Amino acid sequence: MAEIARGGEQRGALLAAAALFPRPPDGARFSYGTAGFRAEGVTMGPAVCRAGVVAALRSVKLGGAAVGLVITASHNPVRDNGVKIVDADGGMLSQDWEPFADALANAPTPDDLLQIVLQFAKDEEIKLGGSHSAQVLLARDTRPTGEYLLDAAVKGVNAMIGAVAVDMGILTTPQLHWMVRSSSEFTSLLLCLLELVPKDKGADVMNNRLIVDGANGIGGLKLEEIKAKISGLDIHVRNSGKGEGILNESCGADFVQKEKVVPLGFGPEDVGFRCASFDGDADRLVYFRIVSSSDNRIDLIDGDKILSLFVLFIREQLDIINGKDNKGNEVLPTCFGVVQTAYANGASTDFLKNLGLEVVFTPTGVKYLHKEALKYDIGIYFEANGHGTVLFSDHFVSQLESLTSFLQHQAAMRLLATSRLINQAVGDALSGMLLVEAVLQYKGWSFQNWCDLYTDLPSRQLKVKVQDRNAIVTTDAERRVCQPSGLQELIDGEISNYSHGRCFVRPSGTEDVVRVYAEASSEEAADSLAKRVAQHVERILG
Ligand SMILES: CC(=O)N[C@H]1[C@@H](OP(=O)(O)O)O[C@H](CO)[C@@H](O)[C@@H]1O
Ligand SMILES: [Mg+2]
Repeated sequence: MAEIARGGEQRGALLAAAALFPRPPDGARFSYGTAGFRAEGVTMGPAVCRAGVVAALRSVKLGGAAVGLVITASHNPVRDNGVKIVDADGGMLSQDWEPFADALANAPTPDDLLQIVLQFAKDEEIKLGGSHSAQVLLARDTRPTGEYLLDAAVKGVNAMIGAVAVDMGILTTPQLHWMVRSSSEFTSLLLCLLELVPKDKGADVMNNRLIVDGANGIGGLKLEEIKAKISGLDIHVRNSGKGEGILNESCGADFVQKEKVVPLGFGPEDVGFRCASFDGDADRLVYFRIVSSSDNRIDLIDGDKILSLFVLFIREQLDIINGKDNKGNEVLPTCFGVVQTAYANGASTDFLKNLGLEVVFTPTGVKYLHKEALKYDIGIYFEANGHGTVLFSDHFVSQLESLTSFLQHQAAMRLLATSRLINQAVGDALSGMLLVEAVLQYKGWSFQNWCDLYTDLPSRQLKVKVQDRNAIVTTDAERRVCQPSGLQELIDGEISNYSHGRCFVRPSGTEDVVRVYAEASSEEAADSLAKRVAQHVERILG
């Protein structure tokens, strides 16, 4: 029934769009040439609207991969305008679709248009009215008729139920081609990773729903645009940046990681689901789960646990490549390094060291972490607050490409897809999240499995206002104070009173404060250790 109803809805939408931009009875015949359709700009509405339908249908046919539509008449006079479709690979529309584009642009009545679409969909085995997704990226040049024609194109795209039109603004034509190409690369890489999920795994993943806190910033907006293309995941965006709340206020990765409470925009219906949180500019990522509707506490998965998940996945692939049980020489000796800062939870560092990994510490700030991670074949770094990424050396990538035996090849492909999906320029919440989701599916893991990797030691951070924070000089990746003299001895004295106690102080690089971090075996003990050390700092530096 639902299918038939949707079929009816689809027909209605196509008829309505064609009626909005009817063909003038004596209009010229359009022919889709190398440059698409071109004519005097003010007469182009119907052809552009119908090109929107073609582009959306093309995206449906390609499983939801983004297709482009650019409104331009290139070097022709300013009164002319035109429309050209960019195929999902970033090139020109596949030639075998040109006759369909022609027929649609020249369909005399809405009913003719509907019949042409239905027939073509049947011939191409495209199921209409089903639950498909499609995305069309739109751009125009500086011509005065551009805005009117953009509107016509959007109406055409929207006439395909499930299709999303994304206005990329005024662009050069090659810019749009490039964007379409990179966008499809992004999704095809994710698909490639998901296809490499072993068939006996992944089936028992508790649920496909992922709820994302966009911090009322740009990350939520961008995720809304691409989420339809991420098949296999049911993504819901909260604090999406469409005006429902204030940027980073009581929401976002910083709030979630520091306060460890439910962000604004989430409610009882979200209890138990896997949630992710971005910061305002979407370069930080943390995950969380709401414990119960009567409690605003959350189970947090911070940058350290995201790093640990990635480490396990990468290690597993390296073990497959190197045939762990076989005592012979390693096929691909790999220098795999993990980089953390003093803020990494001690339980994460123990977990990583117990895996036999090399864990290196740098001062706070991604510029230090990134530089260190570059020294390895695979270098991974994360700050607890969710900044981080994975780096692959060029030499290692070229070695991966040469692995051929079936099992090795699959594992090498997973690592190659990872190297291309993750943003190696800088930590990136969007691509990091996609990698997390692919790895969870690969491992067949629920949020709980991930939580259970290790238990975070309770920690407390305090800020102390002092006259000159730079009077504190640190060493050993900020884990020890060398000036003012005597302060480190006082800190050591305090730590010795706590089981699993760890504490350090450092001047913030971004605020006029000294930060105190303490860890211990209980919340109360961590609070008390932090407080006692903060008092020493206050007294000495006041
Ligand atoms: C404890 C903490 O979260 N420190 C943050 C903060 O640096 P501070 O130097 O601690 O102010 O801002 C940095 C830039 O965003 C970030 O990289 C770092 O992790
Ligand atoms: Mg940020």
